Amino acid sequence: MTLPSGQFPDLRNRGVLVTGGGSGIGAALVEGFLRQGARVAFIDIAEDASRALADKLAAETGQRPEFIAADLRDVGAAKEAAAAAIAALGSIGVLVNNAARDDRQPLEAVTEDSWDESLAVNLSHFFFLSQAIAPQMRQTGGGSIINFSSIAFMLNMPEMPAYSTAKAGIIGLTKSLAGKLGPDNIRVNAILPGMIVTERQRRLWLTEDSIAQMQEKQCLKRILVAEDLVGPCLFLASDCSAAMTAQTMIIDGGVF
Ligand SMILES: NC(=O)c1ccc[n+]([C@@H]2O[C@H](COP(=O)([O-])OP(=O)(O)OC[C@H]3O[C@@H](n4cnc5c(N)ncnc54)[C@H](O)[C@@H]3O)[C@@H](O)[C@H]2O)c1
Repeated sequence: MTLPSGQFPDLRNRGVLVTGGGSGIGAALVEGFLRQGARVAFIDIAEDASRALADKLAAETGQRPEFIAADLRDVGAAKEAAAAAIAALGSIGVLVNNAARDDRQPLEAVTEDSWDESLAVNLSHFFFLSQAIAPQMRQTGGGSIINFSSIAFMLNMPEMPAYSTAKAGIIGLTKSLAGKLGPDNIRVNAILPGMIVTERQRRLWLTEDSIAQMQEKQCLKRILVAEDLVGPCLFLASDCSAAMTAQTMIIDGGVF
């Protein structure tokens, strides 16, 4: 699967910050925005993979995305990374809150610490990065915040209580932020991916059987990949969706 061929001219030179841009869906988003001519920064904890991605994209596109190393579970580090991104890009018009970690954990194994850690990696930084960047968006006339949720919280998945809670919480957060920031022309929407077959998903969780079972539920009978999220994200970032806020967009091949 290749990136979408469509062009969104208003994204040219737009400052775009993607969290978790070092691999998976985030890496496809970094490339997708770069190929629109946007100025892109991304935050990730995985330094080697992220530097390799920045080198590869610089060689391929002639534009180097700005990599900012940070552990987003640390709210102080997340705020510093947001300030570094604003400094690097001049201004941010698009924030994509994407970083997450979909660990499985049986009910009996969840502890107070593991619960808090899961919400820290899957939910809290969505709020604190939005809070850190909204004032600059307000000053520069508006912006678009795109929050990655998941269809997982609607699938009764037994081994993901904290992750599912976080992903459901992102919908509430999206609606609340949209209400607060709408008067400043800052739009906030959520994307709910279905089963996106990345290298990590294959390595950790997916089997040929589980992929086939999900395809059975999908209307579209093909594997969904990271690049499938790029077009919807460009649309939500662009002025093409100028009247759209507080919405959730499901990209799952038609499971729901
Ligand atoms: N892949 C799927 O099937 C799927 C399905 C539904 C929703 N989603 C959502 O889409 C988004 C991207 O998913 P993905 O499959 O590409 O995930 P991924 O695990 O492949 O990538 C996540 C990225 O976030 C980074 N990251 C993790 N913890 C971090 C931390 N503490 N600080 C900074 N960076 C950190 C990782 O290094 C990685 O580069 C996530 O929000 C995920 O919940 C994915």
